[in-house]
Amino acid sequence: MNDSEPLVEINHVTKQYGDFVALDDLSLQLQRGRILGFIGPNGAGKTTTIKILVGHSKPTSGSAKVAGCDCTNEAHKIKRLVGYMPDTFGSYEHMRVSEYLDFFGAAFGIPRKVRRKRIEEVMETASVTRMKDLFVESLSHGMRQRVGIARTLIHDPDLLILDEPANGLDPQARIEMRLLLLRLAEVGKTLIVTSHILPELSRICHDVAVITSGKLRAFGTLDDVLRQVHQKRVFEILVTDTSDVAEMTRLINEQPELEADVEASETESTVRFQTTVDDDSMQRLLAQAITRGLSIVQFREVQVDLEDTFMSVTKSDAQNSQSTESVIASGGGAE
Ligand SMILES: Nc1ncnc2c1ncn2[C@@H]1O[C@H](COP(=O)(O)OP(=O)(O)OP(=O)(O)O)[C@@H](O)[C@H]1O
Repeated sequence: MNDSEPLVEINHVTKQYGDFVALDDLSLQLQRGRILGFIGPNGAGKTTTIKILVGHSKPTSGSAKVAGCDCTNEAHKIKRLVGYMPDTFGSYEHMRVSEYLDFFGAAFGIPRKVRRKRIEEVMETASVTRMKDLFVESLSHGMRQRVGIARTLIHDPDLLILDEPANGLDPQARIEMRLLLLRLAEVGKTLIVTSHILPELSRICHDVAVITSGKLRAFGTLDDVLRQVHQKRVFEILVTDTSDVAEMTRLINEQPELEADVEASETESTVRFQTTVDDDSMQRLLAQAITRGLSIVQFREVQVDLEDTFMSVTKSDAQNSQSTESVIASGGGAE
């Protein structure tokens, strides 16, 4: 396979459970060495997508490939190509770390001699060598997650799929996990990482896919996705006199060209609004506010982050499904 070809190709995948559409015409591609942040609310379809990629579930239509191998028809090859770390560790009582890794190495059919060397390597990569004689159940959650990554690496897969690897980790363990994932990408692994800790995810991922109700809502580099979702700019004004919050809100609403979506908070003395207009209009607005004697101490454009993006996508999805439901409830809708 040519290195410039995408490692992961999902083409128009739909997955139905009976009448329920869990994935709806999902397509995305991922290049080698990239880290994809795969995000969506509970029930969005992330696990369903992962199950298809690891060959545990067949798409109803469409196809998924890893390194050119079909995830459904070439499941035995997919097992070698993909390492999957679920969000729960499983129970492996009375196994030391080295025995635990040996168990999975054997399950992949790695010969004993090769296995010993391989275990040393993956323990080194995941920084768990000094824990090799400890029982898995005695480890802290952070250490166990790192052992989980070592296990995922044992058969040297090209693609790693990690479900919530940073979940429940303390700040220090989170930093270590982040550095480990970045290191893996540097050595050429491709990663798909799901996480609910979006600020953490945005620090490591090159690409982002946002999925809600089985549909891909945004996909691209982190910057692309932030731009796709936020075509509007967000501004925030801070005043010292709480009574100016209402006055500032009125002033913004008096400017029809702003078409602003305003949120005011008297407790925080802020007025936040979204608009598409340019800097000249903003300058005029600020000048008018000052002329009116409003007590402005800060007027700034807010840089949106992955969390804002996620909230914005899921909010619009919820609004769309509500309006569809009300059309259905009123007897309207498509024929
Ligand atoms: N075997 C199944 N039979 C019927 N419905 C299913 C089945 N598996 C998943 N679903 C439904 O498909 C939808 C997507 O589920 P999925 O587990 O992929 O979501 P998710 O994004 O992984 O959610 P979470 O973040 O909660 O793990 C959900 O509504 C779920 O109830």
